[in-house]
Amino acid sequence: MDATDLPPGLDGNLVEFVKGGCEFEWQSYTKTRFYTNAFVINGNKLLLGFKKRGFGANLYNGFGGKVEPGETSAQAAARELKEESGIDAPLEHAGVLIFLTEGTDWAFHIDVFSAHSHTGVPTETDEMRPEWFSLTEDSLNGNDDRLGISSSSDLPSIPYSKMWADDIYWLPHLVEGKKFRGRADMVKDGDQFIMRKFWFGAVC
Ligand SMILES: Nc1ncnc2c1[nH]c(=O)n2[C@H]1C[C@H](O)[C@@H](COP(=O)(O)OP(=O)(O)OP(=O)(O)O)O1
Repeated sequence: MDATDLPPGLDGNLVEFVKGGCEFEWQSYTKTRFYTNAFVINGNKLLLGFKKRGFGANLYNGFGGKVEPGETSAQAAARELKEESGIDAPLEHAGVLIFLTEGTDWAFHIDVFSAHSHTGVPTETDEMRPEWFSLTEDSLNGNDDRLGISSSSDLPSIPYSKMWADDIYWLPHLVEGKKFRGRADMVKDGDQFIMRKFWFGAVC
């Protein structure tokens, strides 16, 4: 895809898989803050954390936070995973998300990581409560959550309706091992954020 067709902040050889909000302009920004987000997969299950406080409270998410000065994003991802869930994992880079909220002039740059094994037992912290979710096809593609039906496995279905609105567009690709890039410009709707304009694609 021609770089001029990509949302500002994304580059490379990318193939679009979904976009929306074409009637809106991309929000401009002058600064970028770097974050991480890590997802641990174990066979047919996915570890998410219920965020108990702070930005994104009451949502399920991967484990992550700010990249501290002097750290690489991979180091920050490993540190945040350990701090928030008590486990270590051989994280690999899976994707990048650019994420903006209305009324700010800075963008979140989130390096997203995944791992297929871990050591240690996921343990609740002040910030996050780790829980395992089913990776059956209907759970992963959001059918279970959309239809409100229970998971066909012993584990609950992925709770997309209690996650950031963009996650459903890229999490299935992460689980399939595809590298992805995306951008979501969010606006506040009551007490939650919804996507006003978004673009997600795969790295060729
Ligand atoms: N839209 C979207 N989808 C998926 N994940 C996220 C978003 N927006 C986000 O902010 N995130 C992720 C990125 C990070 O993993 C967290 C936000 O980090 P947070 O825990 O709020 O960061 P800090 O409060 O700075 O955390 P510490 O560094 O203090 O742990 O959500």
